[in-house]
Amino acid sequence: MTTAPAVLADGLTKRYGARTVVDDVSFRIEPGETFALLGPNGAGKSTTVEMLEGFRTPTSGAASVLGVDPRHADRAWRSRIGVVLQSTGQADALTVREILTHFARVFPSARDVDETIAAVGLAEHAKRRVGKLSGGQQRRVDVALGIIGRPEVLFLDEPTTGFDPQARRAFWQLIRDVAADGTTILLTTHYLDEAEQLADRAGIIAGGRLLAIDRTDRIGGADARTPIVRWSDASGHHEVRTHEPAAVVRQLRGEPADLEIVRPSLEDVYLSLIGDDADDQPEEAAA
Ligand SMILES: Nc1ncnc2c1ncn2[C@@H]1O[C@H](COP(=O)(O)OP(=O)(O)OP(=O)(O)O)[C@@H](O)[C@H]1O
Repeated sequence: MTTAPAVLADGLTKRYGARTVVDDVSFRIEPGETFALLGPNGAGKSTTVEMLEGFRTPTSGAASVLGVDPRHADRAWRSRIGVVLQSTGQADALTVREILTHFARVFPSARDVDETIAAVGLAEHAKRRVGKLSGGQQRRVDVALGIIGRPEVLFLDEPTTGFDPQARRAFWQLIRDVAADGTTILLTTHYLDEAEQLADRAGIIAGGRLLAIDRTDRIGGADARTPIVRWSDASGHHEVRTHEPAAVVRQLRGEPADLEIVRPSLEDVYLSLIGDDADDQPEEAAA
């Protein structure tokens, strides 16, 4: 027996005029899973996520989150969902604690406000006005607002943009803790290491189409992560893909220049999958 998915995208399509920006995208996210949606700028990630959040209406296809069509979502459903949008305008005049206290009242089983402030690393700034915080600190307020209601499904759209490396690592730990509580998470990110650290599975989207979907350590197919041995000698540069890199190295004569063994990362696999889509956006170029 299969359980009902926490999030279901079934042939989701969004057109603006003649342009299809999300094209027949289907995936399911199981309860408790962390899923990353990856893709270049303009790929259709935010549009997909916003259709699942109920903020945009699909041209065709269906969405379901916690068994509910987000277009018909009510307040009870909203209280079970956490959203960190790509950009948010907060009430700049309120302090960090005030804004979180305000939102905590809306949710039936909200987290403790001060614990949440500490979890996003803003304890020292709890009494500061949000408008006086740095961009990265304001982003942490967005994340705090996303988790304050103890959501069952958390949507994170590029949550760590503007974070310094230390803040990003602290955020990863926070998200691991949120995931360990059983929260289902849909994350979009341009940081492939972030996806690798946090996500169980990922989908790669480009030009509105889902190109690949799998576990983050398997995406791109069985051979995508096969180690590569590279070296140079008098006859030129060599590259061999092999599951036995040590055996290849042992057969080399002398001490070849530039010898390296590389296990392709998620970023390498991503770049080879999206190929020319990364900088090829004909519709925009034509506009
Ligand atoms: N309201 C709109 N009207 C027309 N086109 C739109 C509208 N909203 C988004 N688009 C277009 O849809 C495409 C997908 O945008 P989307 O924001 O979903 O991409 P993304 O993958 O989230 O990109 P990024 O990584 O830059 O945030 C873009 O080409 C964008 O210009």
